[in-house]
Amino acid sequence: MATTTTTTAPETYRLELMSANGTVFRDVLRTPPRDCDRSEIPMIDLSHLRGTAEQRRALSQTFRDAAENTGFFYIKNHGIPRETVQAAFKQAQTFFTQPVELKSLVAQSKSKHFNGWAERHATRINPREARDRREGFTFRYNPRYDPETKDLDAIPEEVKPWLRGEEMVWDGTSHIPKFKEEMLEYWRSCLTLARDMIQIFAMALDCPEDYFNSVTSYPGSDGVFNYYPKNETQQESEMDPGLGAHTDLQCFTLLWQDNVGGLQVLTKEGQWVNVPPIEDTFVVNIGDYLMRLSNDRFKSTVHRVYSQATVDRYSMPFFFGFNFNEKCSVLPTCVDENNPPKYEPISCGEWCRLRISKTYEASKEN
Ligand SMILES: O=C(O)CCC(=O)C(=O)O
Ligand SMILES: [Fe+2]
Repeated sequence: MATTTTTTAPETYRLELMSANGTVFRDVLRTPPRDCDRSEIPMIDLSHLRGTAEQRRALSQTFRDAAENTGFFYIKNHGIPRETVQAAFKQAQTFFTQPVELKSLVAQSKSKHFNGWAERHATRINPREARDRREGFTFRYNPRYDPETKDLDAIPEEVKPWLRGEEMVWDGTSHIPKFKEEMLEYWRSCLTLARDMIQIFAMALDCPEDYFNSVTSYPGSDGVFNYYPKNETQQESEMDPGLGAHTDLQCFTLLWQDNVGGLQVLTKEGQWVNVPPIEDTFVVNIGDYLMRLSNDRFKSTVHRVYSQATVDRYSMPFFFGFNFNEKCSVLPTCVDENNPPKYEPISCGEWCRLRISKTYEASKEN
């Protein structure tokens, strides 16, 4: 009797990703992305962010649960005025819809530290995937604009070599009315919120709430504006990631997204889930550096942008980290005799440098 053999497609595929330690892998289910549920990506209400000690302690418990689970959560009542967000969003639209000649005034190729405009397909956040379809505009921490006013003559010598802000981003956009003012207003609001939130994260990690204050005085604070031009054809969207699969580098990210959608997160089970926009919220996610400091207790989770939309999409992530010069070890609260530190001390600046150079090397191989 003849036998028939049926071969079934494997249920998972291996996703290759870049980390500061080189390539890492995740097994990913082939099932199509589904919508996330509230147990995976909870909504955390920040009304009590600056409340009583008891309210803040309760809030830190919700941060901990979310950070240990998917590493992604929404925040509402975050205190950043809607007008501040909308003004920055409008400025981003104005910037990106300029002709190439004007955007080129702040081309990233003119920057020492990846500030300014990255054109479509200039980046490849995941060197094993296609180039990113998005355009970006970035400006990094400059103590001159810190809402915690800094004496520029008193910046510690060890901090100076790690400062990444460059005036070229403002010089080359000075023709856009109120651009600098409104973009910096948004950035300052994000920085203030992030500094308040890192205190809640400190409590969530069983540390005193001011534990990270001294290492966030000149912090990694990247204001990034992403523009995903609409898909011209269906095929293009299938081939072409808006932004390839990756993890974020620093401590955590505050992500504002417009109402188009396209952000997807990889769950523990290896399932892509859609993280839809919710008005007046930000999405928060843990980055690799905080995951490392927590001895992997907090999860830096893989995400990407795939948008089938036939309209333009914008997002505004703010990446928050420690002072780039501070060498930090795994937190004492995250180790014990059964769970020794998995990692050597490293600074946030060195950590980011490693990841960027690994990504660069890998994209040369492809
Ligand atoms: O555009 C988005 O929704 C996500 C952006 C992002 O993940 C990033 O810029 O690292
Ligand atoms: Fe990201």
